[in-house]
Amino acid sequence: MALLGTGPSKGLKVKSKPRSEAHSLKRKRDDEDLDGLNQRVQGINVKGNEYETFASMPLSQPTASGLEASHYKTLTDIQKQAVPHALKGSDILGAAKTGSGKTLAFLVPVLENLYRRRWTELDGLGALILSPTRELAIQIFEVLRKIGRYHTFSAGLVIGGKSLKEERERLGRMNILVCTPGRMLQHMDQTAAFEIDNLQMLVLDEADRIMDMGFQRDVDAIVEHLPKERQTLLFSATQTKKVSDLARLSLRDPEYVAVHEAATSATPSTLQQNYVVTLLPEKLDTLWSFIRSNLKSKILVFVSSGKQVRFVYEAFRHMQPGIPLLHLHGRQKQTARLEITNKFSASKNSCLFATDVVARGLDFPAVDWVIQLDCPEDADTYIHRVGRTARYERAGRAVLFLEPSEEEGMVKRLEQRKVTVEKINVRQNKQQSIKNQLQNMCFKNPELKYLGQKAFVSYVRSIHIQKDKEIFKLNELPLEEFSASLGLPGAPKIRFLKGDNAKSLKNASRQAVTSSEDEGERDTVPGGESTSKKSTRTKYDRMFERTNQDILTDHYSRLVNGDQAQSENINDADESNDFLTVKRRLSDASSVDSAAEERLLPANPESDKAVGKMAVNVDSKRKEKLLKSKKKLLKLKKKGQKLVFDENGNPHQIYELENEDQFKQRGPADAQKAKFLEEEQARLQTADLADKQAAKAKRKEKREKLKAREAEGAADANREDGRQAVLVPFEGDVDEDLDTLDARDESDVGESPEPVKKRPRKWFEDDADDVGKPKRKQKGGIEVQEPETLEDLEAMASGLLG
Ligand SMILES: Nc1ncnc2c1ncn2[C@@H]1O[C@H](COP(=O)(O)OP(=O)(O)OP(=O)(O)O)[C@@H](O)[C@H]1O
Repeated sequence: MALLGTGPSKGLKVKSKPRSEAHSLKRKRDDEDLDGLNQRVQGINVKGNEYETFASMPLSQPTASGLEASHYKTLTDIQKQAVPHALKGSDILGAAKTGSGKTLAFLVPVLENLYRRRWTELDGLGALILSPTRELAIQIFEVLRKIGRYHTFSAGLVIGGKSLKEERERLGRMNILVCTPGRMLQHMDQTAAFEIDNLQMLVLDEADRIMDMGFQRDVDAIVEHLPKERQTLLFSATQTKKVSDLARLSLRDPEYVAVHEAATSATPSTLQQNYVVTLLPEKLDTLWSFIRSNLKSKILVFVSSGKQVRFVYEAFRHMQPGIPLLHLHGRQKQTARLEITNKFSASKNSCLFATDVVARGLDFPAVDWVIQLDCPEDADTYIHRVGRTARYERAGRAVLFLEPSEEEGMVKRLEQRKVTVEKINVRQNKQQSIKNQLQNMCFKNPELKYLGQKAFVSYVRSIHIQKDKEIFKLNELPLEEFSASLGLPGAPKIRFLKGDNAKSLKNASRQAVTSSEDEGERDTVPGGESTSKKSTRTKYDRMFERTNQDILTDHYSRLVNGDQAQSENINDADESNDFLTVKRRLSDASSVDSAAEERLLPANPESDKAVGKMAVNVDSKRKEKLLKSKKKLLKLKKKGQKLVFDENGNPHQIYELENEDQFKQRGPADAQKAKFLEEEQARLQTADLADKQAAKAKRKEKREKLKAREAEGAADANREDGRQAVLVPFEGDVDEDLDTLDARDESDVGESPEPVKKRPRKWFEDDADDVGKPKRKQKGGIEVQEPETLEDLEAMASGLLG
């Protein structure tokens, strides 16, 4: 078989025309064989269930040899029932448990039906096999390669990851294509030479998934391109007979082949299934403890989003559990995904953290455990996930982690789908808490903390968007504790939450500014393709994608170093307190303490700049908003304290120097207080008066200087050929000393020769004020420097804080 795609292309084997008599004799023999084969196929009794082995089936020599060479001898139940129907050309709705051999149930008929039609490369595309994920497409292609090795068909894999042009060049010559819907549609729309009018067979593996919402548009468009007269085969472990789906695919009286319909369980009998009830904040403890006690196993852990995959993987990797860790999600590059699936397949003991991108169809050999850290969205997803173990007569175990609020609903849903799971308990003496470790790690490693924040938000979001509210009750989840269990200093803000949950998180630390747009989506999307198209990737997403490949960009380094530098500074001061302080930054205004102020106002101008930059990058919006309010800033300032200095120049609180007896002798406390206030008031008034007089004198001096300059200027102007130099007195000029302005009283204003003063320009005025205004203004001939960047703004605000 000639191949295109990931496998090495062997080139086309073109059947040459018989030139000699020997050739024509061979051709005649082949024809007779084919006639005989056709007759045997027509004679198949589809109800008889008569074929136990492939050798006994009416199959062509190349297929039979391919199966034998791949060590497939006896048929599985689904193969026994589906293959005969398919060989006879019926449309099929095939349903059988996971790991029961559905792939061969459609690949054998594909090869056979094209063979019996004498299909050659000149006939174009004969069969199209659609898979929901790239990994599954690759796997199907591999099986096709193995059992089709003696055929002369050309087969291709079209899953993206290669240039369209490269694929396009070969596409026109393919007889069998395995593909993901998105990529296929792209070719159908854009590749002119792609001939599909001749298509004989359409296969949908994981048909229910391909027919669901995520792929609806692509699949409908693909089917539009296909000839109506064709054979269609649909397979899945959770097959549906939805009439609307059948109509969409124009199925003709399909045979419903459901071999395990009468079985008491929808999952393999060799699979042992349990669930543990674990509080959300204890999930990671339980998972960690589980992994630590199963270091010699091959474990697959499902979580609900790529962001959680990344966090759990990175966190556990740092903690070195003693078993190789791997991670897989839809946002990884194709090469990385392939490498990871290969690694996991080949490994004897390892732990793979993954999203539902590997939930369906993948045939990892000898997986011992499937752990569902996050509850699956429905019973079908559960069935596919656990189906990654206990495949083809092997034993396997599956454990579902359920939050108490999920238990009743999920167990009920599973029972309805004929899945029985037994509750087990975690051995408390083996349960380890990793909360402190995670907190330490997040504290020291801002990148991990960031991943944790993203993981938190994406988890909450995944629960929020679940349809089945009998299972997923966001209101009942202890989110604050959950965020702490991830090592986070506070629950990140969740913008999409309204009502109770929002309230419960209202007082949480506001350090992570996250929006619903940039949170992780579930990766159960078409081949991981559509997700990336639809979601908005923020600069942080891109940044962390890069860091995942161990490349720290300058920008990111600055960010991280800045953060670390701060952490270290504060760490020197007081470890326990600063853990919270460092996470809160200015954004949590009410709790900014002196340490935080210190951090915002580093003595070193270099670090000042770096910190300014970092702060601007991280939560500049919130800070900016805060800076706009002078009142709020003033609140941050500590109240003044009256201190008395002793002979050695050391400051003391007043009460420290007072002897209690002496104090009492002077009279009752209230009277003393009143007297003190009176005295202070009088002192202030005197000081105030002196200030006013000084200010008045200053202004007078200024006016006189100004007048003198004006007189001088007029003289100059007269001298310079009548050219006038007009100096307009300033309006609310920022050069004006704020204290002086405040000190001016009404009479002063009346006396002043200056025009009525406008409100002085505030540094924290709304940006909108500046829209359309030039950055530098010429006022009264004096050039006014305004803050140009947020850093300027911050530096000025820092001054105010100081
Ligand atoms: N006739 C057979 N003899 C021996 N092994 C077989 C046979 N058919 C399939 N297998 C093996 O059984 C395993 C599961 O097969 P397959 O991947 O086709 O299952 P499936 O029903 O498609 O599962 P899923 O529903 O998870 O996609 C594979 O490792 C495959 O090689």
